[in-house]
Order: sequence, then structure tokens, then C-alpha cells
Amino acid sequence: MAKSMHLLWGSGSAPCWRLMITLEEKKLQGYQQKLLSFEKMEHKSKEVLEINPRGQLPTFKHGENIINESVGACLYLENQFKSQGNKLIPDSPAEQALMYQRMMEGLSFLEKMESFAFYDFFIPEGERLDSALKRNKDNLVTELKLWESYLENVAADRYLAGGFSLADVVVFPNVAFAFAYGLSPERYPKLAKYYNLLKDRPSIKATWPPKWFQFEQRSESLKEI
Ligand SMILES: N[C@@H](CCC(=O)N[C@@H](CS)C(=O)NCC(=O)O)C(=O)O
Repeated sequence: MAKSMHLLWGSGSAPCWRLMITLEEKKLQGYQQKLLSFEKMEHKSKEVLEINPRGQLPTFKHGENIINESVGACLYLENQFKSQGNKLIPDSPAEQALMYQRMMEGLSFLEKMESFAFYDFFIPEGERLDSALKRNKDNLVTELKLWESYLENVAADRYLAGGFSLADVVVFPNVAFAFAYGLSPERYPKLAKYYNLLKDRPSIKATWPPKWFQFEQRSESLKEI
């Protein structure tokens, strides 16, 4: 089954990582995969563009079914392989609602983090403004405080929506990204606790990005947050 799956991915990409965690959780090891380099612009190669006209990673195919959007791919895999591996969508309506809520909020979380951490990369030199960077920083602090409150009662096997779920699949890579980029565990203790509770989970450990920083000088960019 997994042999008919093809994944093109990039190291340090949260969207790629969430899909790879899902593949592990659903016991779909053995899928075909290729690590591409963002620095070498391999995400814009013919190999990617043929499957994903956006030229983004992940690029994913199951047989003839193309599903490149990472959250869509995670939902697809959970639906196609419901009874295989770990169940990632809870049955209880209350937990399911919370899971979908946090899973989709995880996308805003990543966007806010990237808007600040990669400001210089996204905005050409002549267009950068201190005021815009400050606004992005303030937005990120507000966002991080929100997640601290969501994780108020985090404990072993009590994550974002109860047991481990697609909410964690989407959000954990963001949290790991934040700490990899220098976020202070003292200022964000609940996020740190969540990180420590999940970092050794087999699906997460097995797929940990071999390389975080495409741009070494940005590796401390969240230190002052
Ligand atoms: N919506 C996509 C976004 C994927 C995405 O943003 N990938 C980034 C790497 S993290 C990428 O390939 N960026 C290159 C580009 O957009 O040109 C998903 O969640 O799968």
C-alpha cells in the first residue's frame, strides 16, 4: 500500500513534517520519498511542477491521487486508513470540534511565526520597515500567549485535543520550529512542556528534520520574543 505513495519533501518545513508524522502514525512506512533542497530551488524543478504547479513541498501522490496540501493529505490518510495505525480524529463531538479548531489555528500560528522569523527573507531590502517588523513581532507574541493558554493543562496523553490527534500533528512541528529558532522555554513554559512531552514520540523522532536552518544566521531569530 505505502509503496504506491510518493513524497517529495524539504527539511525544516513544518508542512512536510506534519505529513511525514501522519504517515508514521498510520503505519505507512515504506512510502517512496525524496529529499529536495530549497537552497538549490529544487522545489521549482520539473519533477515537482509536474505534480504540484505551485512548486511547493510537500508534493504528495497516492497512486494516481494527488494531494499536495499538507493538511488535506493528513485528513486524506486518516480517512483512507481509519483502522490502520493510530486513530488521529477523536470520536467524541467535543474532542473532534476542539481538534479541528486547533488544527486549523495551527496554520495561523505558523504564518505568524514565519512572518517574523523570515521577515528579511520574504521582504526585499528596500521595502523593509521597522514598524512592520515590530507589528509582526507583537502579533507573534500574542499568538504564542494564546497557545500558552490552550496548553494550560497539558500533561502526558492530554495534548491539544485530548489524546494525540491531527491537532498535534499540525501544531507540534510549529512548536519545534519555535524552539529550534531560539524561543525561550522559561518565557513559554507550557509550550516547552508540550514540546518535551512529544519530542520523543516514535512518529516524531523518526521524522525529525535532518536540517532546520536553511539560513544559519536566522537560527536565533526568536530568542528575544
Ligand atoms: N499549503 C501548503 C504550503 C506548503 C509550503 O508553504 N511549503 C513551503 C515550504 S515550508 C514551500 O514549498 N515554499 C516554497 C514556495 O512557496 O515557493 C501545504 O501546507 O502543504
